[in-house]
This record gives sequence, C-alpha cells and structure tokens, in this order.
Amino acid sequence: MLHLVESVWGSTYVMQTVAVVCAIVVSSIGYNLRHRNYKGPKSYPLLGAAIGHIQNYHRLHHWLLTFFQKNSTIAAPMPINQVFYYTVDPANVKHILKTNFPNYPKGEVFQDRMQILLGDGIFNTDGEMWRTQRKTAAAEFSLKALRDFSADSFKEYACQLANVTAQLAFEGRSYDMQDLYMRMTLDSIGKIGFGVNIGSLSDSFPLPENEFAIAFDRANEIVTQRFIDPLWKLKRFLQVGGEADLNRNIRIVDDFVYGVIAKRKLERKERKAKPDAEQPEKADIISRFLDLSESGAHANMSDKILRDVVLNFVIAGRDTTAVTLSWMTYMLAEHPAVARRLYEELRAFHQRKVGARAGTWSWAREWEEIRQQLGEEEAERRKKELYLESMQKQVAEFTKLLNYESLKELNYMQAVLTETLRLFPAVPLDPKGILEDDVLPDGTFLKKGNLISYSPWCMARMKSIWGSDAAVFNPDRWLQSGVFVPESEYKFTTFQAGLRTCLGKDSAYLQLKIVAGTMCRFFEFRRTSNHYIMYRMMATLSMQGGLDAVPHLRTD
Ligand code: HEM
Repeated sequence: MLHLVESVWGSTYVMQTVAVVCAIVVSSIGYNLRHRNYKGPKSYPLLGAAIGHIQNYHRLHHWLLTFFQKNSTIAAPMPINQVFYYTVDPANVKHILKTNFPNYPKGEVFQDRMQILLGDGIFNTDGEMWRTQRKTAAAEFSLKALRDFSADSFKEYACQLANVTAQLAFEGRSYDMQDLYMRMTLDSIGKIGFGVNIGSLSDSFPLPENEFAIAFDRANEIVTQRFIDPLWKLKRFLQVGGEADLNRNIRIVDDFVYGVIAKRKLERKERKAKPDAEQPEKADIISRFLDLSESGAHANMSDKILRDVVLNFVIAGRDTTAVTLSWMTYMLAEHPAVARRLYEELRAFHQRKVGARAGTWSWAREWEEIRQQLGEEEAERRKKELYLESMQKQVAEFTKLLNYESLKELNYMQAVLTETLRLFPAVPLDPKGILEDDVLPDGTFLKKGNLISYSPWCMARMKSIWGSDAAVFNPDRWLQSGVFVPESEYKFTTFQAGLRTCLGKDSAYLQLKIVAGTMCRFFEFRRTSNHYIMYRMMATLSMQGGLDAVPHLRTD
C-alpha cells in the first residue's frame, strides 16, 4: 500500500516537474519569438530587461545612450507583459508629439505611478480635463498682471540670492550652489504660486531647513523609482520601503498646500466682508484660480483640485529652473573662457545702460575710495558691512535694468543657457502611453498599452543630430554672426514640443536670464574639486551631491 502511494505520488511529482519545465521552455520560445526583432538591452523570459534597468538605474541615461549608438529606437521588454520603447529619432518625436498626438497620452502607466503626487493636475491628465486646464493656464500665462508679478518676484529673489552669494565671496567660502538655486526658486514659486514668502533663502547662515522642500524632493524621487520597480504596488500595499516613506512625505506637502489654500480663502472672505478697507488683490496663481472659480469662468474648484493645480506648477517651475542654473554654473566653472565672455557681454550691457562709471563698478575701486575717506583702521573695522551694503545696492540697480525687452540684447547669455538646456535637459526622459498599435516613421512597430519615451538627454549627445561635437558644451553652436538662432523643437526637445509643449518656456527663460545675468555680472565660480558631477535619478535632472563651488567677486 505504502509502495503504491509512493509510486503514485512519485509519478505525479515527476509529471508536475515535466509540466513546469515544458511550460518554461514553451514560454521561453514564445518570448524569444515575440521579441526576436527587438533592439536594445538584453532581456530574459518573465523578467525582460528589468535586471538591466535595475542594475543601471543610477546611470540610466548613460546606459540608454550606449544602445542608441547602434539604433535610434530601442525596445526593452519588462515584466507583466510590458514593453518600454525608447527613441532619439526627431522624426519619431514629431510623430508622437504632433502628427499622431491623440495616440500618445500620458496614459495609465504614468498616471498610476504619479497620481499620489501630481493628482489631476495638468502634468497628469489627458483628454478634456487636460484641455480645460491647458486653456486656463495658457490664458493666465499671457496675462500682463501675472507676467509683471512674476518678473518682480524673479528680481526680488535674484537679489536675495546675489546677496547671500556676496557673503560667501567675502568669506571665500564654498557652498552647494544647487542648494542655493533650489531655495531661490522655491521662494519665488512660493510667491508666484501661493502668494507666500517661504523664506528658505534667508540672508544669514546657516540657512533654515525647509520641511516642505525636503518632503517634496523625497516624494518626487520615490514616485520616479516606481517606473522600474515591478513590485511597487505590493510595497505600497504592505507599506514597506520607500512606499511607506512616500505617504509621510505627501502628508507634509499636503498640509502645507491645504494650509495656504485655507489662508487665501479666509483673506478673500475678510476682503468681501470689508469691501472699503485697503486690501490689495493678490496676483498669485491660487488667488487667480479662486477668482476664476468664483466668477463662474471655471467650474467650482474643490480644494483637492486647487492643490493639484498649484503643486503641478511648483513641479513645473521650481526644480526645472534651479537644476538648469546649477548645470550652467558647473559648465561655466569648467569653461572659464565661456564664463569670461559672458561676463564681458553683461558688463558691456551694464555700461550701455547706465554709463561707463556705474557700469564698470568694482568693489576694489570703491574700497580704495572708502579707505581714503574713512582712514585705514575705521574702513577695515567696517569692511564687511560696507561691502555687503555696496553689493546690495549694485545688485538691486543692475536687476532693475533687466526686463523682457532689454534681455533680448544678451545673445551670448541666451546661447549659454540654451546650450546648458540642450546638454542637461531638466526633464531628461519623457514617457508617453500608447493607446493603439502604431508604426513610427522609422518603421518601429509599437504595441498598444505600453510606454514610449523620447530622451532629450541622449538626443543632445547624438552626433547624427548635433554633429561631431554633440557632447561638447559649445554655446557658439547657437549663434550666427553673434545673433542667437533657435533650432527645430523636435531636435531641441528640452521644452517638449507639439501640442503639449511647455507653457512656461518664456517665464523660465525670463527667470534664468535674470538670475544668470545677475550672478555672472558680479561673480565667477570655482569648484572645490574636479570630480565628474552625476545626476540624481528623478523626474528632473538634479545633481547627485550638489555643486560645491566658491564664488569670487569679479574685480575688473
Ligand atoms: C528650464 C525650465 C523648464 C523646462 C526645461 C521645462 C520643460 C517642460 C517639459 C519637458 C514639459 C513636458 C512635460 C510632460 O511630458 O508633460 C513641460 C510642460 C509644462 N511646463 Fe515646463 N519647463 C520649464 C519651466 C517651466 C515653468 C517655469 C513653468 C511655469 C511655472 C512651466 C510650466 C509647464 C506646464 C504648465 C507644462 C504642462 C503642459 C501640458 O501638459 O500641456 N514650465 N515643461
């Protein structure tokens, strides 16, 4: 009897094993047949190319670039029957962003992962919901009131940044410039988006910790990791790892935003209760959307929708500009001849606007005069105070000269910034969903339900697109006879292109020019070590470990 049981169990076991082996062999053959035409990273049955993605996640853009050297469109099968397609072909990019735009929405894969942070904001919606928000936002961006308010805020915080930098220059101290730029853009978007002074860029060291900024960065990083982690839903369910941390960070972000919304609503109520009292209208984005909501121009907006709208603007307007300024500072420190030429353009501009003496102001000369007036001892005792006062005055006067019109004169600065944006696109990889099967202009077949991403970071380094010096920082590529000449938006894809092109491009350039102009008019930056700076993997291309540099006051 025992014998019989053993042999039945034994044969069942053998049969089960044979069945499993057969299933694996059949699925492997099927898998290999289905993916035999795929060009891209090595992939395995069930796991696809997930292993390569995970191993190379910290250097994803470099890794993808190695495949693009052979093929301009690649496919990476992933677990759960998914395929990630990547392309650097401008004709494909045009097809995705314009010609067949309706077929490439953000899509479920993206929305699912980003919902917790972006909610139903413009970055995370499709169809009618996106169209309505885009229409409203585009109208808001073209309003003079918002443009003027933004320009004033950019100048205010550029001055604060330059004054903090002046202290560092005086003391010969190094500081993480990326941290300073992030603080400056957080404060300016806080003012423009919420009408509040967040105060992360105070004028004395140590600078204050900002809970909102830390939580916001961490949440951004965790949701980006979801794209390559097939277990993220399980981790979310079990509340382990980054997923547990995510909720805590989102709570901090939400508390801040809902707090501001409640405050704005209260202020409006008080204003209505006392219509005669002197209370200026607010021009910030929350107030504008509350206006639209109350006037009936926009469907009544819940606090949740308002939160989503404004947080999407923070994502759009804060990190993008700060990381661009950081990479620009890095490039200028690496290319002193470019930094010098930019400074000379700014000094000549200053001189043209206010006359030779003021335009060529230098602290060294002023210091000589102070010493003669006050005497050696007294001057030395008050040196720091007088220096900071003088810098504050000079910086404030210089920023007054910067506006949409006058900035057009600065072609070289436009070229330096655009070259930075080309090589270090703030959004380095842009994924889209695929609604229906499609064929790209280069003949690649795309299966519906998957993701296709174009990579501005890799496109910038393709010799086939930018010539043999594609990977070199060369602002001159943007100039013809000294005048800036733009490129096709499907080749220079940093601001996306087509129907969902960046709505804040003009505003971003305005802030970049005001800040870069002010900083480079007065300072040059030297790094404290010459190690290669790597990016940190998140939706925006920030620097891993920041950018330690010592600012030096320009003295000629
Ligand atoms: C260096 C600065 C910037 C860069 C490189 C940049 C780049 C981009 C990119 C690549 C997209 C498309 C993202 C996607 O796939 O949906 C985008 C969209 C957008 N950007 Fe910008 N951006 C910058 C600054 C700004 C600023 C300052 C604002 C406004 C405060 C802004 C507002 C928007 C909005 C509202 C969208 C959504 C457009 C839509 O989905 O219809 N951007 N931007």
